[in-house]
Amino acid sequence: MASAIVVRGLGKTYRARDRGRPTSLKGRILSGYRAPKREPFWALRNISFSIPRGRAVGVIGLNGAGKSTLLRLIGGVGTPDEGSIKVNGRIGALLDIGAGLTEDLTGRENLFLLGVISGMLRSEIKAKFDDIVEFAELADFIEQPVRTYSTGMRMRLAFAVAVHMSPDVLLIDEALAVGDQAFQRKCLKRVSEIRETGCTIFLVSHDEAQIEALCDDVVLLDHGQLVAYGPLSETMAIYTASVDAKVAEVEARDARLPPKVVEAVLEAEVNRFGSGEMAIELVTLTDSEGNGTDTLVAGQGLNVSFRYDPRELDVAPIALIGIYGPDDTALFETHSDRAGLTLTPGGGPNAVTLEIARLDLAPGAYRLTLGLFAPDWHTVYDYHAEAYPLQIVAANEAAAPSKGFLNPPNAWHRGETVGDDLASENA
Ligand SMILES: Nc1ncnc2c1ncn2[C@@H]1O[C@H](COP(=O)(O)OP(=O)(O)OP(=O)(O)O)[C@@H](O)[C@H]1O
Repeated sequence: MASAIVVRGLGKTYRARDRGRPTSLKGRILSGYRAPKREPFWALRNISFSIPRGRAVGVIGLNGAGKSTLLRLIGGVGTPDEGSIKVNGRIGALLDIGAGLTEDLTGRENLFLLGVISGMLRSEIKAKFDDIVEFAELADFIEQPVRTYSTGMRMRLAFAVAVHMSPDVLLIDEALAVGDQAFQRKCLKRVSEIRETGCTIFLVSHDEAQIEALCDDVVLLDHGQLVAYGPLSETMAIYTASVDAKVAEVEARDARLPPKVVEAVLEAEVNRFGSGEMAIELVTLTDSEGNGTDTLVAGQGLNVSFRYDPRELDVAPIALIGIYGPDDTALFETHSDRAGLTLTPGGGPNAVTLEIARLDLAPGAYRLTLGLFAPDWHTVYDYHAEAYPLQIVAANEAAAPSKGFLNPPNAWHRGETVGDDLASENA
């Protein structure tokens, strides 16, 4: 069967919004900020499929998956950065509904304009004029300028023109979700009728019921990639599973305890030292599941985060984090310089996190030390010595140490020694 739409290796890049933009004027001046740095990203990549003539194909995917971009490119709006698109036949497109209307022209003038832009002859538009106006339910307003129209009226006009031009390929982007219920039903009916004439339909909708009612096949996109293209039920099942997984992920995230803010009693020259040119503030702890806590089960992971106030300085400080046991025993200490991490200077975001994948400490009470230093280590900006409490409890009493600070996973076994096996193998 001849193909109505053939897409090969399609790719489209956009420039993302600038994320590293300093927020204050001072920050912008100090950072030598000129124009926004906008990194290109692929909104669509490696998309290939071909749609046989007369099929109704739904395009689904989570927000930002690239559905509208795909439809626009097929409709000739914008140019691909990679690959090719071939459409056989006349395209009727309902993309940015109402966007093609000219405010100061009347409904009648806009109707002719839309028709001509869509590839209809003036004579064809004239012949269909009354039907289009009647379908759009705009008979009483067709001589009024479009600027006086409501969103619903604009949508009805654009929709009516698109469905009366006898398209070979009809592209619809969320258009069936606009307007009142009665008009939506009318549109759906009309799309079904058009489908019966052998027109190929390509429909973007978040409404699964609509896709199920109208489509034979489904294209599933995710983050600009083609995940699946095939019969409705199979592809919808993949989509539903991915939506369920996403919902479960969000629910799990929502169910987590918020980061635990740990307080310290700080006293200058007793447990707090430094020049004060930058200050450590808001210290939070979470376990490896992302739950806020200051009590960990031995072997769990720990994330230590803190914000720092850069005050007047615009330099990237070094962060230090240590875990201390009784009698000032340093059990673990590390710093961002050692890891090659450059922190954000003034202007933010001024926060840092140390992720410790697992903490095999013996049950007991420990204290955290946090420090902020100049990039050359010559100045201590702020240092909170053994100021923040951390509790470790046993995962398994039998495996907790009888003495010492370490609590690696361990188990006792009765019987032969490991060496016995080797001895018998070597005999
Ligand atoms: N003109 C643009 N400039 C920059 N980025 C854009 C532009 N248009 C779309 N994007 C981005 O491209 C990606 C794909 O967008 P697109 O609108 O095609 O997705 P979608 O699947 O239709 O999303 P939704 O379901 O939310 O309408 C998104 O990350 C979006 O923010």
